[in-house]
Amino acid sequence: MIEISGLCKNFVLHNQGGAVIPVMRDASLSVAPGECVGLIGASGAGKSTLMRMVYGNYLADAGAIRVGDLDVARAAPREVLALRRATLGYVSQFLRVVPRVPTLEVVAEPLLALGVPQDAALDRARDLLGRLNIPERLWALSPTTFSGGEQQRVNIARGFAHGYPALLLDEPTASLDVANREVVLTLIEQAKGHGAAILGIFHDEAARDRVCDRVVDVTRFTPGLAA
Ligand SMILES: Nc1ncnc2c1ncn2[C@@H]1O[C@H](COP(=O)(O)OP(=O)(O)OP(=O)(O)O)[C@@H](O)[C@H]1O
Repeated sequence: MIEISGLCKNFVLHNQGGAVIPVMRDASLSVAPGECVGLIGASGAGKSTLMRMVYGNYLADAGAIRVGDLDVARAAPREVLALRRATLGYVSQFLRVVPRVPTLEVVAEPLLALGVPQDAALDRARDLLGRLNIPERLWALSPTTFSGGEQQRVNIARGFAHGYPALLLDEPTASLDVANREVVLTLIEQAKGHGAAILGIFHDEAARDRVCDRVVDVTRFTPGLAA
C-alpha cells in the first residue's frame, strides 16, 4: 500500500548562502495492508522528514513514494489533496483547526468531506470522542481553548474518524495518560484489522512493540552513516 524506493532528500538553506544539507539517500521501504511499520533511529536521523515526504509536505529530490496508485513524489498538488481526503491519513500530536468550529464537527469533518451522511458522521464522531474520554459538555465548543491533552485526543479522534487505507502516525501516544494510551493503541489495532497500512514514529517503546510488526532504522538512509 505504501512503497518507497530510491528516495533522496537534500535541504537547501537559502538564508545561509545556499548551504546544501543531505538528509536522505536511497531510502526504500514498504508497508503492506494490515501492517504497521515503526521508524526508528537517533534524533535527527530523518524519521519526521521521511513521514513529511510521504504526506507530500516535503518534496523529494529523487525516488518514488507510491501510496495506493499515486506517486506522491511526482503528483500534482490537487492529486495529493485528493489522496489525503480519501486514502492517506496523518495523526500528529498537534491539533490545527479553524477557530470557532465545534469539536464534534472538527472530528466529523473528514467524513463529511467524503460525502458520508451527516447523521452517520456525527455518530462516529460522538463514539470516538466518548472513547477518548472527551467530556460531552465540551463537544459543542471549539477545541482551541482545550488543554494540550484534550486537543491531542480530539486530533486522534479526527485522524481515526475515516478508515484510511494508509495512515501516518507521529507519536500518537505521546503524553497521554494510561487509559487514553490504551484507547489509542486499540484504535491502531482496529485500523490494522481493517487493513490499514500504517507507518509510525513511536518513542514509546512498549507501544511500538505492541502495534508494530517490524521496525525500519532510518539511519540506514542517512548520507555518510549508511553501512
Ligand atoms: N525544514 C528543514 N530545513 C533544513 N533542515 C531540516 C529541515 N527539517 C529537518 N531538517 C534536518 O534534517 C535532519 C533530519 O531531521 P528529522 O526531523 O527528520 O529527524 P528525526 O529523526 O525526526 O528527529 P527527532 O527524533 O529528533 O524528531 C536533521 O538534521 C534536521 O536538522
